[in-house]
This record gives sequence, C-alpha cells and structure tokens, in this order.
Amino acid sequence: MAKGKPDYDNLSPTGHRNPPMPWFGMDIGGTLTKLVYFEPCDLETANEEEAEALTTIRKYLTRNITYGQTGIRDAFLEMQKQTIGGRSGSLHFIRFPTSEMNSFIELAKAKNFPHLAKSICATGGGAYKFEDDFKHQVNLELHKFDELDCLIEGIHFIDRNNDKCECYYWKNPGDSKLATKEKFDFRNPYPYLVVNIGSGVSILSVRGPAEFQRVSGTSLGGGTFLGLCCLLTGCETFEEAITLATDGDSTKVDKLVRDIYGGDYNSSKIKLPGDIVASSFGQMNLKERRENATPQDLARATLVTITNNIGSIARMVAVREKVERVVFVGNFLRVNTISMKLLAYAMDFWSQGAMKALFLEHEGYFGAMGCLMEYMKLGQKM
Ligand SMILES: Nc1ncnc2c1ncn2[C@@H]1O[C@H](COP(=O)(O)OP(=O)(O)O)[C@@H](O)[C@H]1O
Ligand SMILES: CC(C)(COP(=O)(O)O)[C@@H](O)C(=O)NCCC(=O)O
Repeated sequence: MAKGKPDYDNLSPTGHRNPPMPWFGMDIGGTLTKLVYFEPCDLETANEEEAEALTTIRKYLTRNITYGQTGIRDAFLEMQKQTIGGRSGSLHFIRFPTSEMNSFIELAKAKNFPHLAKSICATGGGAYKFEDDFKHQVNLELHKFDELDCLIEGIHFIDRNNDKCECYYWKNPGDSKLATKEKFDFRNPYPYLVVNIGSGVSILSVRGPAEFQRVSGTSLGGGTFLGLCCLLTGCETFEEAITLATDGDSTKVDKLVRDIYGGDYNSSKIKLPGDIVASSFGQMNLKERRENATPQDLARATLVTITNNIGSIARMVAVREKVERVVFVGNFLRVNTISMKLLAYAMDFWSQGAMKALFLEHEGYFGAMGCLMEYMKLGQKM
C-alpha cells in the first residue's frame, strides 16, 4: 500500500473489515467455470496500488475474456450499482470451459496474477481438483467453499439485489404462440425446492435463508444431454445442440401413447393423453424410422428425454417434501427456452396446477456469487 494512504481494502464505510481486493468468486464446475467479479466504481478513493491492480483486472476482463481468449463475459447479465462491503460498483459474470482451466492458470501466471491477489475463493468440484495446480503453478492459495452453500447464498443475494427482477415463470408454457415470460415475486420463498441442472443434477429442499438439505439428484443432467447429442448428431457445442433441437421433431423418435393406443389411453381408472411420450427413443428400434430421423429430431428427442426425466424426479421430490415452488437453475437452461417451457408445462400438468416451476435470470452463476459472498465474510476473520 502507498505510504500514508488509508487501507480502503480492509475497512468498509460501515465499519466491517473487508478482505483484500480483487473481489472474485469462482465456481469450477464439471463443465463450466463461472466467475463473478465485483468492480468498484470508486477508484478515485482507492490507494495507488489498489487502483493499479483494479485497472489491470479491468483490462484483463475486457481484452482476454470479452474477446474470447479464455471465455465469455455475459455482459447482458451485468448487475450495476451494487454495494458490496460498503463499496459501490458492478458485478461482472464470466464463464469458460473447465477443460480450459490449464490455459486459465497459464494466463494468470503470464499476467502475474499473484501480484494482484494472494488468494482467491473457489467452489465446485474443481476447487478441490485444481487446488494444487493453483498453488504450485501460480502461487495462489484457494479458499474452498461448499458448492451447495454457495448456490443458496448466491440465489438469495441476487434475487434480493437485482432491481430488474430475477425470478420469473412461464405463462401458457404449452402454447408456443401464447407462452410469455412473467415476473414472479420471490420475496417470501420458503419452503422451496432448487433443482440445479449442471453437468449432473442436485435437488435441494430449502426451508430458510441458510437452512437446506440436498434431498435428491440424478446423473442424467446437462452433461448427459450434451454428451448424447454430440454422439448422436456429430455436433460439437451446446449452442449447436440447442439450435438443432429447436428445428427438430421429437415425435419422430419417441413412441407416444397414441403410437401404442391409436389415441388416448382412456380407461375407467387411467387417463393418459395420446400426445404424452410413452417411451423415449421408442421408435428407434426400427431401421426405417432410424433412417428418417434427422440430427435435428435426435437432438430434440434427447433434450425432451433429459428434461422430462428431471421434471418427473423434481415433481416426485416436491410431493415428498411438501413444497409447491420449484426453482430450476444451472447452465443447462442457458439459451434453452424449450426445456424451461417443458418443465413449466409438466410441473403444472402432472400436479394439476398445484406446483409452479420458477426460473432465475442469472441461471448458472449463483454458486460463483455465493462464493464471492463467502470471500467477503473472510474479511471479518483476517
Ligand atoms: N457454452 C456451454 N458449454 C458447455 N455446456 C454448456 C454451455 N452452455 C450451457 N451448457 C450446459 O450447461 C451444463 C453445465 O452447467 P453448469 O451449471 O455450468 O454445471 P457445472 O457446474 O457442472 O459445470 C452443460 O452440461 C451443458 O448442458
Ligand atoms: C456431483 C455434483 C454435485 C457436481 O455438480 P455439477 O458440477 O454437476 O454442478 C452433481 O453432478 C450431482 O449432484 N450429480 C448427481 C449425482 C446423483 O445424485 O446421482
């Protein structure tokens, strides 16, 4: 710190002790690494060393991340005018594939990152997997936090602080012409279920601000969709897989109730509409049907299969936990309105309107946000 200058890093205007800048939270997931960075706007009040470090980070974010050397800054998700640790600034949301973690570590080394920060906070499986690499290659200490604690803390923070309304639901999700995204007031959320659809799926029952349990999960998640889609269609990216699915027709691949019954299954006891999937991929046993199925149809059927399975597990868990609101998060829902509408429709249909599927704008960033919040708390202990 420059001589004679006050230590703005460590004392917030509210008298709390803050941890050293830069303020990052990083969630190193099975597929994507998510980074939330708080950029203070009161640089003029910072001491020289801090101001220089923050300017370097600003350049790093705009040059290396926005232009895609390591990843992508989701600029449209940026949250401006935030106050964290008594300082005002903006939150930036950045992601890159976890498979590129070694390039990220190389870049951090090349940019002399340890000169800016001695330690960073990380959550997700990669916080454990890459801990030694950070320590030995970049001389950075990782403070590790549990990914589910961070997820819940991040959801609550962003929901309370996003003035553009974080939480929404789909009205008329079963009708492509009438379906609309509507705001949902999530100020009194408890109890609710969180279904985090990342590489795999974790389901949490949340009863209070820090009171939750992981009550279920499934390995058939976003990673399964992407993996199967790459195998079946030859696509290479999630975006490509979603584009294919958008143009596809899953009924050419799945066997519906009407393919088996010739119409609805309507007996004295059972009522199943004919357009419900009876058997996912059930038509693919026939050579002729396989030959007629396009990559688009296969991508759509994969998306529908994975989504319906998650929806069905979520609904059973919600019944068992006696909750009516189910919040779906995770990057599987990125640019994926097909799955959101399917989940919304299925939750409503199978619960006879008793359950509501909810969604959050910052879908995959809550773990990283919660991790940043945990980092702020570290300041009290330093
Ligand atoms: N650009 C992308 N690259 C890879 N997967 C993506 C991308 N965007 C969305 N996804 C989907 O998001 C999933 C990962 O979600 P995420 O919540 O980040 O989980 P994790 O923490 O396991 O990485 C992938 O399995 C894939 O289905
Ligand atoms: C192991 C995980 C918590 C890792 O989280 P992720 O990186 O997938 O977000 C998650 O993949 C998971 O809960 N998988 C499902 C395991 C199961 O209950 O079958």
